[in-house]
Amino acid sequence: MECGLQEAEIGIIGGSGLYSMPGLTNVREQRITTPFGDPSDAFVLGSLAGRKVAFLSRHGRGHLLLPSELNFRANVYGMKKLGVERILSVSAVGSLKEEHKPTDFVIPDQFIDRTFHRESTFFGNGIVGHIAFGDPVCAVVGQAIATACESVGVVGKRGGTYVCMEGPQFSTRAESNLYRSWGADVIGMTNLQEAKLAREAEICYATMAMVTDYDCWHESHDAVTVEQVIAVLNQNAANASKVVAAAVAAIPAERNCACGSALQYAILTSPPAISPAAHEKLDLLLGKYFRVKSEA
Ligand SMILES: CSC[C@H]1O[C@H](OP(=O)(O)O)[C@H](O)[C@@H]1O
Ligand SMILES: Nc1ncnc2[nH]cnc12
Repeated sequence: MECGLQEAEIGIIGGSGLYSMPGLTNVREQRITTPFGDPSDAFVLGSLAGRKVAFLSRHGRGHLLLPSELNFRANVYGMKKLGVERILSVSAVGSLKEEHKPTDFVIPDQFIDRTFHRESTFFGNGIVGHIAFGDPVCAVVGQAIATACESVGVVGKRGGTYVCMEGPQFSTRAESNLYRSWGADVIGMTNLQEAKLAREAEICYATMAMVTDYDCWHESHDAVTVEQVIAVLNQNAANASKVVAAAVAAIPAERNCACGSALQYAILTSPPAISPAAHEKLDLLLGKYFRVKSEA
């Protein structure tokens, strides 16, 4: 049986512009192996606001990985293996509404999937599971981020729909306007798979999304460029790390939300039908619900 290492309770996934975590103390690095391959980078373990955290650079330090190249399964499995129960994701997003201005923070609570090239589940190969995903974001972690924005004195908007696109190219104007017509709030390339896999791993997940641009729909703003995104990220970097630290502090120690039991009724495959190999691969996730008798 796989055992969580109890090295960290809160995971931070740093996106574009956040490749390390300022304020982390007692820092050490740990490389994690997973049955799904290698995570984006070594996990950086340490203390932040009195809590044990694990920081992972989503695209790797130096920004080496495209959104489509990210091994989301290894990243989330790595967090689970370290004992993480809550993931706080930090991301850059484009705004799809006038009211979401560059440097605002949005805490999305819904997603629309526009990806087509990604591994999005731990299941398959002999184990079938379907988690509920009507509320894809943990309300408790979302509230902690909102509280943190307030305490730091930055705009933090609770709720909204995040369109997750494949990339790496930014959207066409027709696509951007289509997403606007759907009422979506922000657009990025990374958060949906993380949210799905975190839920399958029974880890709470919420994102602090920093608006960096108006994508390409806004008539009085230039279409998004990487230069523009990085300029806003740099300009707002100090606020971003203050909000992360305050959000970590605001996450309640006790976990009472439903994220921690997401798999309770999700598995369809009859336990005796699961092969020892398939079971071993997912034991870290499923071991608390059932053991498979070893072949005598
Ligand atoms: C640098 S612009 C596009 C890039 O930024 C976002 O990354 P992340 O979510 O990791 O902050 C977006 O999803 C794209 O990957
Ligand atoms: N406009 C945009 N589209 C997709 N991902 C983004 N990340 C930051 N801005 C973005």
